[in-house]
Amino acid sequence: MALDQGTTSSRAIIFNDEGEIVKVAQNEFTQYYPNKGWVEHDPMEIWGTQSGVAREVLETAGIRPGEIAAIGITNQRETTIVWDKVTGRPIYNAIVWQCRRTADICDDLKKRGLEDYVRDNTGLVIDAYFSGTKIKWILDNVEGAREKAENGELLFGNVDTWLIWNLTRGKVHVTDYSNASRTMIYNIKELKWDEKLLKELDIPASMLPEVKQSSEIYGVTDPHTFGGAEIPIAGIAGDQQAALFGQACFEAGMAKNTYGTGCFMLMNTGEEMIPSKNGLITTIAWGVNGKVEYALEGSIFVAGAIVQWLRDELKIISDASDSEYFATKVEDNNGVYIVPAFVGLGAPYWDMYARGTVVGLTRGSNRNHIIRAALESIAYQTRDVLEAMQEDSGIKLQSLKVDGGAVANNFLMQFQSNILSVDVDRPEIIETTALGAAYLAGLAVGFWKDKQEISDKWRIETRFKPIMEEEEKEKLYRGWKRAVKRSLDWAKEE
Ligand SMILES: Nc1ncnc2c1ncn2[C@@H]1O[C@H](COP(=O)(O)OP(=O)(O)O)[C@@H](O)[C@H]1O
Ligand SMILES: O=P(O)(O)OC[C@H](O)CO
Repeated sequence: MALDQGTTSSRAIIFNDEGEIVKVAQNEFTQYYPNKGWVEHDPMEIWGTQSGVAREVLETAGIRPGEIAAIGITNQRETTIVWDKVTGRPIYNAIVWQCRRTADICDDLKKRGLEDYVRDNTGLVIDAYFSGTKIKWILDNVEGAREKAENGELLFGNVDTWLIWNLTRGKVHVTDYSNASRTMIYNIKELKWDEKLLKELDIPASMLPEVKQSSEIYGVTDPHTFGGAEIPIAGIAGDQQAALFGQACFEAGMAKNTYGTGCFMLMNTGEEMIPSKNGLITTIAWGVNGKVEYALEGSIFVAGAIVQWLRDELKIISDASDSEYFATKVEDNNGVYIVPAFVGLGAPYWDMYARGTVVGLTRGSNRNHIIRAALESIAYQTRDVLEAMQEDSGIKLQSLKVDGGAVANNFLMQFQSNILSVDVDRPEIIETTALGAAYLAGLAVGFWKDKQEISDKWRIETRFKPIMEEEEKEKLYRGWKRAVKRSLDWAKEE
């Protein structure tokens, strides 16, 4: 059973030994936007929805908890939770990866000349995206928090750690290499929490979880959680790394792109840590069988979320899947571009102060052009990161494996292939994140033998081939680049 705790929903999926989906249960939860550019979740709601769907999926599948071979955890990354060690209660809401409230702490770190140090030791750029500055914000802003933290009374965790703490009723405080590598306080070369950065951010080491491999038994579920069963918790990976695993990208040079709330392209670089010169980040893919492997990553903050925005805020579609219908009712974007920099821009721009823009509107622009421009923005952002990735790795991709909720959109996938000029391969199972977590857990308990067995199970469903004229494609992409320029730095002047 995979527990996939995403940015907008909690999902539990049961897989069989063929790696096929037996049953899914899913529940969306509340997003809080308490201030401009701020995003929070309620950690208790995260736990409530996640444990709820886990119980629901067992019930609807008619499977007893004791029949589950192992649980694999995968999660929205970077999102930061701090809780009281004794009561188990969070002292503040979860500060979500998208939240920009710590931009000024980041500016201060940059002023202190830490950019090179952070890049060389954590693989990251200094940005409000990562957990380190979020922990500092909680300790600085919640009354009494710093004192408690210094007395060893508080614990920090990303969502994986929080779920395991609750699944084991406070017995286990762990994370894995892939999640640790997203905190900006973990040294990915030396594989330990980075003392210098902990000092710079004033974070007591006593709060931090133990960092383990991505595939091993961390503990068992508390008997109260699943009707007396003690199920081994045997896999952890951040959702993007889990998707890389689920897509069987086991060899250096293999890459995938996941289209969920955001969009994240990862390329496996094996045991080699490749530093980026083109605005990507270096991250840990996983630690399996005593070996840590790395990846290059292009992190795009808003992808499927723009479709949710069309639905929930503009209310010009009523379901995410309607976007395909309306986008194909027009021939082209009619010159309209949307840059969905709602929470700044991630790779390769890294501008915490960029904000969303719609440009190129004329009297003839209509709803369909806006919807089309929204979908196209996902594909242009992907081209930005693919180009950076090819430069950094020296590898020219012939095809791109895709997954995540938004790849159900055929228009988006065809347009993606056109704009990249590469084949886009959609597998039979697009829930690759959950599948990767299940594989990691299953490997640890011997449910599957090895990575080869997993690779053999990967099946393509559709290959989208590029069909757009070169000139047309480049013209569209040039328009995108011009639109991006209009969005940069917008919030700085405030
Ligand atoms: N047919 C579709 N076309 C475009 N976007 C879609 C479609 N179906 C789902 N999405 C988008 O995909 C996202 C959900 O994908 P999912 O992989 O579940 O994301 P997450 O794990 O980030 O919560 C949502 O942002 C939704 O708007
Ligand atoms: O919720 P998702 O699937 O968009 O993933 C969020 C990422 O892990 C953020 O880094």
